[in-house]
Amino acid sequence: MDYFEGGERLNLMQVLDNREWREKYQKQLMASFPTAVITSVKLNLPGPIKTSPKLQSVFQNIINDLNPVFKDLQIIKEASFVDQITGPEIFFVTSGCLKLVKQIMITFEESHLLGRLLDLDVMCQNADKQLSREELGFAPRKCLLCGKDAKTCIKEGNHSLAEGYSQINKMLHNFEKSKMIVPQMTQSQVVDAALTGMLYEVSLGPKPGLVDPISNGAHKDMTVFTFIDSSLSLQPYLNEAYRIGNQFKGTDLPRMFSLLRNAGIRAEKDMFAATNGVNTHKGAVFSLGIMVTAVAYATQKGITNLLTIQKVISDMTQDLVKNDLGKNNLRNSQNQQTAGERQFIKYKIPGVRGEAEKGFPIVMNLALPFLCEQQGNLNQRLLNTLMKIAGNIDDTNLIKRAGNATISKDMQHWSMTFFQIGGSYTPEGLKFLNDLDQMFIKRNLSMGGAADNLILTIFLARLVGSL
Ligand SMILES: CC(C)(COP(=O)(O)OP(=O)(O)OC[C@H]1O[C@@H](n2cnc3c(N)ncnc32)[C@H](O)[C@@H]1O)[C@@H](O)C(=O)NCCC(=O)NCCS
Ligand SMILES: Nc1ncnc2c1ncn2[C@@H]1O[C@H](COP(=O)(O)OP(=O)(O)OP(=O)(O)O)[C@@H](O)[C@H]1O
Repeated sequence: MDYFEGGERLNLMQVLDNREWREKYQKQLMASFPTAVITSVKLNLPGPIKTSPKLQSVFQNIINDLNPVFKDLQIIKEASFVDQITGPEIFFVTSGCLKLVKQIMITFEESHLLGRLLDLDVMCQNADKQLSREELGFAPRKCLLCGKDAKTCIKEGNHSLAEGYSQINKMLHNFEKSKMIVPQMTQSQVVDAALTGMLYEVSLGPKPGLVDPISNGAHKDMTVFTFIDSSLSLQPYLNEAYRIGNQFKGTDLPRMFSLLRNAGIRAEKDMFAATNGVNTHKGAVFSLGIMVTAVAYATQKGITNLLTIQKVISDMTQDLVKNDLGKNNLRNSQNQQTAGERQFIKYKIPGVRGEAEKGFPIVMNLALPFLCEQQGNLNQRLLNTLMKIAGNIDDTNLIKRAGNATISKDMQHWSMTFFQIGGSYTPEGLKFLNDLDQMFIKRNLSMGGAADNLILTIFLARLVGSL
């Protein structure tokens, strides 16, 4: 998800006009409240885009975190919030001395996940000059990308705007994940959430190429009942995955993953036994098992958030692509290789292993926030989320069936078209999905990877209370 999406590019005149307006407004506040301290807060973003719908909501969340730091100061005037094309700004008028308030602000800036994206100015009528960070004993601001002195990096033009935007998007995703709280839950609550993911996914329709209650899609060997049998056969494994995470002590998380993997290999056998040898949830055994174990481990000590759970997942699966797919580790005979292994050799696509190593960013950064924003009934919300995922991943399942990685570009186009005609809310959008299903059946295509990502998204949405 790009937080700058929908933002308007500013020209120099607009920036200069805003600066003039701010100076004038700050002077008015100081003249009206000569003994007060004025604190102005705005986003400090590089480049021509200073606001967007998503940036405005992030700014509001930051201010919610900032408000408590004023609790020991007297609020002399209700904070004034302005929202302009040059970005959201807020002005606090409080008691206190300039130095104290400046120290409080810099401490907030240094400690908050997004402190570096804020421009916090503190001033008062009687002060003859602004106090600098260095005068207050704080180190100069560091560059967001390389940690060197920010002023030096800007002067030397060490980084491109694209690099800056990418780093800022990463920081904003991490901030929003830190706000997605996962309460401590019982084992059966977590396992039920996982089963809900599998059962909701297969019940959703119409899904292009995939199995749902109306159409078996491009799968001649499976029906919705096969998936129900498969899901129920995996309940013992999901309980074991929870126990592995809940009982694991220490920080050797690759060891915790290897315990899970052994359980997962056994679970695959249970799945194949329940489905007469048909692969229904091989991907989910891997991905959902990792998530259940990570949630159980992260919440051992109490409430946590999606950012800490994502870190556990990445720590569990570090070097997984190298260990599983590296040239010396691949299975020997060609015909023994799986789709994922063949595609890694041919296209260097890391598939689900690569996603796991990164902590499932498609689920955490894109699909879950997208699902939370969706309106309408559950089927509509989940269909839109499935198509959003499908347009943003390299699905090794789809690529295997298409026989060519260029299918990912086609899938991006189909996903964009779906949303352009109203997505799941319009008859045209639903007709588009049914037509796509027919075309997928004809071409034997299926987007199993998107479906697996949806299962994970539903699981997490249940845990954070969004579903
Ligand atoms: C890593 C796994 C999924 C094997 O992958 P493999 O190379 O066999 O298959 P492949 O990569 O083609 O896809 C596996 C599954 O991932 C899903 N998938 C494909 N692309 C993606 C993606 N971009 N994001 C998420 N899921 C995806 C597909 O639906 C598919 O079902 C796992 O089954 C495994 O590790 N198997 C070895 C035995 C084992 O350890 N099993 C227990 C795992 S806990
Ligand atoms: N509703 C669904 N319908 C079909 N596949 C799904 C569904 N939900 C998830 N999947 C994923 O897609 C995979 C099934 O796709 P596919 O049949 O292509 O896999 P495969 O068994 O590896 O391939 P093949 O059938 O050629 O052996 C499952 O392993 C699962 O991860």
